Amino acid sequence: MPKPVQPPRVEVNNLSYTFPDYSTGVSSISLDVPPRSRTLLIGANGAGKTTLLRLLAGKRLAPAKTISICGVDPFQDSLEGVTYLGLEWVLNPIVRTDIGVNELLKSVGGDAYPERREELVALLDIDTNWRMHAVSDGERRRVQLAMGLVRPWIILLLDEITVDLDVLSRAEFLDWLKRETELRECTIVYATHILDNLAGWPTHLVHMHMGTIKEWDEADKMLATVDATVGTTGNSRLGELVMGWLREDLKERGPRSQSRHGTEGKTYGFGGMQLGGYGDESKQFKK
Ligand SMILES: Nc1ncnc2c1ncn2[C@@H]1O[C@H](COP(=O)(O)OP(=O)(O)OP(=O)(O)O)[C@@H](O)[C@H]1O
Repeated sequence: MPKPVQPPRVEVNNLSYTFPDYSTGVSSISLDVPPRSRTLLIGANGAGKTTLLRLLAGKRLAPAKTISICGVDPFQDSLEGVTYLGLEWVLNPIVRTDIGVNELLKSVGGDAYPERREELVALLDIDTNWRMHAVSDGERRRVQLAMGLVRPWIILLLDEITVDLDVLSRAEFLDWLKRETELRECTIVYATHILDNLAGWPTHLVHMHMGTIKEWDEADKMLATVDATVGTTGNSRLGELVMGWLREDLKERGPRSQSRHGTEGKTYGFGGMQLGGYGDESKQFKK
């Protein structure tokens, strides 16, 4: 099991990122995600969640000294134990070929962690006889999750990839993630729009809006601000809090067609801040 140099803390200090076309990905982000926490990144489409996760994963070049993961800059020094599961992972074509589950799990190092592999296969209700060209989307997603999680990560950066799971599988998967942080030194940052079965799951909530962090705190403190009328809508307290945030954000931003930010060398919607680009996009990808 990889040993972190320092506890699994994610620190972000005044991080801004502009795409080569000058549109703003994130702006002036500061965060301190404590070890063994489970943080939910919440925000409307385009709020900057994926951009932030990719920066944290070292997949895009962040300005020096703006990100520290377990005390290390994730772009400069690759750190074993940081797992990022996002769209690229989902779109990897290998999982659509005529290949078996055991072969796939072996290819990602599953044989080194037989107990974990068996645990994930059981948890995700995977039939190891499946051939990947002949499974459903949800079945494929289960195998991808097992592949991504079988090596014991220290930091898990999860960009919503549970959409194809049925409700029960997703609930069990979330419980397993929670147990992981309770049993060992690891930390999760999870961007999602799906709040089902998440009540009681997050330790921290981050509310993102137009590339910035609007609010960020312990989940219990934030949920305590939700008024007592909750229950009449059928939403959970978390659902109600998030709906309130998104309504406010929409009011502030206005229609997307009128709030386009960061084109033609200008950055709109972030207090007029102008952020520098880093040139050719291809140079910003590490992997
Ligand atoms: N490759 C890119 N080039 C230019 N702009 C981009 C690129 N990727 C994202 N953006 C812009 O950056 C902003 C943040 O996008 P991001 O994908 O981080 O949002 P998100 O919160 O993950 O959204 P969603 O919930 O829809 O996945 C958006 O305004 C988006 O248009």
